Amino acid sequence: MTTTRPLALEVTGLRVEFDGFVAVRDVDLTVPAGELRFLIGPNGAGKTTVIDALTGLVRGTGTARFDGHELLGRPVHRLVRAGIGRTFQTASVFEGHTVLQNLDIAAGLHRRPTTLLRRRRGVPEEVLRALDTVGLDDLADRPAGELAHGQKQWLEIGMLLVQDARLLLLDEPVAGMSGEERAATGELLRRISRDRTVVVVEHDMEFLRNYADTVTVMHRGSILAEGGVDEVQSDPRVIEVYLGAPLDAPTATATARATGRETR
Ligand SMILES: Nc1ncnc2c1ncn2[C@@H]1O[C@H](COP(=O)(O)OP(=O)(O)OP(=O)(O)O)[C@@H](O)[C@H]1O
Repeated sequence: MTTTRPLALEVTGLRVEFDGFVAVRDVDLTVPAGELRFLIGPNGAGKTTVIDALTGLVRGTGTARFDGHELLGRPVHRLVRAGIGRTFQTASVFEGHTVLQNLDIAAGLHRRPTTLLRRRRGVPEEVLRALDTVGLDDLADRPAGELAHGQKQWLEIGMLLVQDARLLLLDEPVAGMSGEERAATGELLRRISRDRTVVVVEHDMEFLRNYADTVTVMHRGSILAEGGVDEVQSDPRVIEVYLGAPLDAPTATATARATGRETR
C-alpha cells in the first residue's frame, strides 16, 4: 500500500523534560509531505529528543498530529502501525539474516520467526518494491552483516518502507558514509519524500545544501530559525549559535563551517 495523499506532521508546543531539565520547549513544527526537511543545531540542541518524543521513546507534552493521529503518549507499536518510522544513528538490522529476510521480517512483524524464515517463495510485492527503491536488488540474498555501512542504512530505510511508514524520522543517516554513498542517500531521500513526510537530523552541511528543501534550526531545546538553506545559513542568529561564534568576531573555524568547509 502506498500513500495516496500528502500528509503533514503538525507539532505544537512540544516539551520534553528529564528530571526537571527541559530538553525541548515550545517546539512548533509543520512538515508537509513532498518536502525534504532537515533538522539541524549544535550538539545537545534537542533534535534527537524531538524524534524520540514523536516515536514514543520519551514522554513529551503538547500535540503532535500526523494523518489525524495524535502521536504523543502512544506506545511505540501503535505508532508503527500509524505509519511512523525512524532510524537511529547506528543502523539496527539483523546482521545474520539476508537483506530479503530483514525486509520480510519488517513487513510482517506479526508473523512467527519460523514462518518468516521458511517463506522463500512469493516475496511480497512491498518487499520487492522496497528492494528496488533502496537499490539493494542485487544484494537480496546477502547477509546484512556483510553489507557496507551505507547499504545497511539503506536497508533500514527499506525496512521502514515495507512497514508502510509514511512519516520517516531519520537520525544522521549519512554519518560515516563515503561521498558516493551520501549522494545515493540524498537521491533516495528525495525519491522517498515525494509522497511521504521525511525529517532528517543531520550535521553534514554539504549534504544539507545539496538536498534540503527546508531547514529547521534548533538551539537549547527550541526552534531558532526555519527556511531555505541560504536563508538559514545567512541568518545571524544561526551563525552565532549554531556555528559557535560571536556575531561581530567570527572565528576561522566558524567561518569555515559557515562556508561549508567543515561538517560539524
Ligand atoms: N535520557 C536523557 N536523560 C537526561 N537528559 C537527556 C536525555 N536525553 C537527552 N538529554 C539531554 O537533552 C538535551 C538534548 O539532547 P539531544 O540528544 O536531543 O540533542 P541533539 O540536538 O540531538 O544533539 P546531538 O547532535 O549531539 O545528537 C541534551 O542536553 C542532552 O544531554
